[in-house]
Amino acid sequence: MRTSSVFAPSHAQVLAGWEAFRDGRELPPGAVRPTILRSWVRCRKAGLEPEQLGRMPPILDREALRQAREQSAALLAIAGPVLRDLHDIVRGTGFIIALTDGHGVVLEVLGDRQSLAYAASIDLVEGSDWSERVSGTNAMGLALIERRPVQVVGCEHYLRPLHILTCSAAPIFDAAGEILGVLDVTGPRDLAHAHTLGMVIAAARAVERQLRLVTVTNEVERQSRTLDVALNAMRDGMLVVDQRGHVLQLSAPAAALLGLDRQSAAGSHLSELFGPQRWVTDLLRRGLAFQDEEITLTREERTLRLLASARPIAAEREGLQGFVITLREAREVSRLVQRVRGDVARFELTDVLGISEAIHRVRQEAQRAAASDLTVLIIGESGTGKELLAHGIHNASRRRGGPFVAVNCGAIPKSLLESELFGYEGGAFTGADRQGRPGKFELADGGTLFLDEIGDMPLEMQASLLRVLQDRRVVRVGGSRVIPVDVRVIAATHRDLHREVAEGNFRADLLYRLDVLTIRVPPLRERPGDVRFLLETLIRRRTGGRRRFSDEAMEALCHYHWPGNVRELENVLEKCLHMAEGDVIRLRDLPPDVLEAAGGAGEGKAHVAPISELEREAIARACWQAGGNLAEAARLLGISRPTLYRKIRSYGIRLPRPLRA
Ligand SMILES: Nc1ncnc2c1ncn2[C@@H]1O[C@H](COP(=O)(O)OP(=O)(O)OP(=O)(O)O)[C@@H](O)[C@H]1O
Repeated sequence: MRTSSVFAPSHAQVLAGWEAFRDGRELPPGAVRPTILRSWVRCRKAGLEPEQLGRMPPILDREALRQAREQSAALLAIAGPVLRDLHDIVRGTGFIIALTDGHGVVLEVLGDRQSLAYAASIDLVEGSDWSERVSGTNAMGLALIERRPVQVVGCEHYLRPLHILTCSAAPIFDAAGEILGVLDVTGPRDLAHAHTLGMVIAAARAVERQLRLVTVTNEVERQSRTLDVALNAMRDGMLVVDQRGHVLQLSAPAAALLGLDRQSAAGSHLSELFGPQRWVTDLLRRGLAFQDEEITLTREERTLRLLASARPIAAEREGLQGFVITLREAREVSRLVQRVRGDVARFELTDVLGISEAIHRVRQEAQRAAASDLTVLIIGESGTGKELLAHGIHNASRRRGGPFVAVNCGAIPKSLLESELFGYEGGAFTGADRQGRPGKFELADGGTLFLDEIGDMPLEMQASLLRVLQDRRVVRVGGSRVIPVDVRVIAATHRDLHREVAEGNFRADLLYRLDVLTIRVPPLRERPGDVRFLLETLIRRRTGGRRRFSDEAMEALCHYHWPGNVRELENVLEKCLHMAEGDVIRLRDLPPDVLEAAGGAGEGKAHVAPISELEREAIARACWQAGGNLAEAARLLGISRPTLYRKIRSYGIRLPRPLRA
């Protein structure tokens, strides 16, 4: 390290030089070190007076000093012990230890009582400014300018009152090369010694080393905190274990998944956390990495199904260090699969349209069913809205956040239905996935399984289904593992299951299991008022109110018997929209079969409804059309408001919104 040479010129020589400089005379050759001379020139330029007797440097007030110390808090904290060590070394010699900030403001002074009093006499006190600009040539100020350790002895000081001193100072740099402060040892001139500077340099370097260590430690801690936050923000849990399987780190989600306390789990062995598992042995003995291995654990009487993956951690030089294990709940994965596949319930109970008393009752029963977790059986002809209702029940139930999985038991070949419902283990049959696959029951875990066309389920499958409904556990085809499932079943059929039982096509015990909460959705022909309402509502939604049915067309559609129910009604509406040229759909735009059947109705084949039913429907429709505004509904019906009120009460009609006068 480059330092200024010490004691080169003698005291007398320097004094002669100082006086010549003060008087503006030529300096005797070699009288003053060039560094010092350059400093004197700067001091003169700054307007400092060498003979200035009572030096009065600005001293920071208490608050300003507090702020300066606060800004250098890290430096002070680290330099503190070093300053005290230095003080121990110079104790009793009359020397003072000082630390300045990067601007030359003294932050701390250490010395015994006598030397502190002496320091105070030359204003070497906390808060005083020892920059060259203020205090003239001195070691602290010069070290800041020269950016290196400096010793200034006696008359080398620019201000005469400081000629009695010898100062040795070394700057303290941070990792980026910025000067954080200066460490200084000042004492009586007669005691000047080159070793003092060496000691100051060593102390300054010790502070720098410590500062760097703290910076690195802080950075490592910051990174580790960031990593921890990132790991904890992930849904998957993560475990880091050493080569022998002892837990080094456990993320918060992993602890939550496994029901463990993060602190106490650290250091435990994998086999303590997971019990005896083949993958643990394979991983630790043979280093076998794996992906999405299914693990079943029992925690406080709760069965957990997890998907685990493991990867080795290998460092270039040190070789295998351990393993990272990620964990995710199998149910979470199913949920993702459902979302991607679109197996979600899209409809609400409010999507079940209709103003008839019968459909009101259906909605009410569905609402009640949604409040419970019981198995529901929905019966009704094809196209009456059984699946729509199942969606609505799921979405109105506490399971709405879970999956809604639908299986059409009538549409899947007999041979595949079992594996479709219960899944299969790897290699269970030819063509099966090597890894095996979960069935619909597992996929619906935490949600609802909709078994459509349950009446078409083969008899031999019915026994297995009954078992699952009773035990709430499945065993995959070709496997022996018992997998618990938390599934609410909604079954639907267009068949009369009691008759199927009587004919030996359906197991009576299964029917009793299913027939807990039964909802019958009536066909459209039993609720003719809904036909008009559905047509009007659907065409309005479909065309934004631009198109409508002519009175005759509507009349004909209302007389049609709708064997295909609402599904057919939707199809007919589409056909009409396609056929009609203008905004009004006329009789001639109706599909021929509808027209024919409806025409026949005019010849006495139509469903004849009692007057009271027609009146009830007219009132209900008017109320819906008026959006619950009864004055408007009364106007549409051509009756007075009190009469309307009375009829609403007597027919028990439910209004779309709270009553508005
Ligand atoms: N009350 C209703 N309000 C509005 N749309 C309905 C209503 N009922 C049924 N739909 C519609 O009719 C179509 C058939 O409904 P869904 O599939 O639910 O009937 P389903 O009884 O399950 O039929 P299937 O027995 O043939 O499976 C769907 O597009 C559905 O949205």
